[in-house]
Amino acid sequence: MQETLINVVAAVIVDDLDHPTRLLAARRSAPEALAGRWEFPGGKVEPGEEQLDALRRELDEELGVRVALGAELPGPDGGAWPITAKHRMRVWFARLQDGTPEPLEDHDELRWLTASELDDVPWLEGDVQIVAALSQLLAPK
Ligand SMILES: Nc1nc2c([nH]c(=O)n2[C@H]2C[C@H](O)[C@@H](COP(=O)(O)OP(=O)(O)OP(=O)(O)O)O2)c(=O)[nH]1
Repeated sequence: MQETLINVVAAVIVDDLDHPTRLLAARRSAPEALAGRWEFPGGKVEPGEEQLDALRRELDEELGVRVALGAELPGPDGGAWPITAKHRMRVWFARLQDGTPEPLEDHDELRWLTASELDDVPWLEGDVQIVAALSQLLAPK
């Protein structure tokens, strides 16, 4: 049931919001079941927290960056993407505003990927549909 789903927010950090050619992917280091798989930086919305506040908090904690947020990448479930049986995720484009991204928490590697490189990393299963949508949106480089 939808109301029992956990809300996750994530960012597609791109080089340019108007003309994106590459995005920042992050490799999970924990928990063990997800380690080694790639995802979009972000995390769970805490009780009482606004979604975009949660996103800014997660990006600061995980990567040490502040961002300018762009448009949402709307998913098929009322704007959200059904990523697991328990989680739904909303996704926004973002560009770096302050700080250099580093894998500070939950990740052990970051990589900028162009459209033709998106399939080079093993994404979390729920992200494959999002990556497919993004492959149409990133300009070829
Ligand atoms: N952040 C993020 N989580 C994703 C993506 N795709 C996907 O299936 N997930 C799943 C993995 C987790 O089961 C869940 C998000 O949990 P999380 O571990 O990132 O959240 P969090 O940082 O708030 O973690 P915690 O406080 O529970 O330790 O959503 C994605 O692209 N980004």
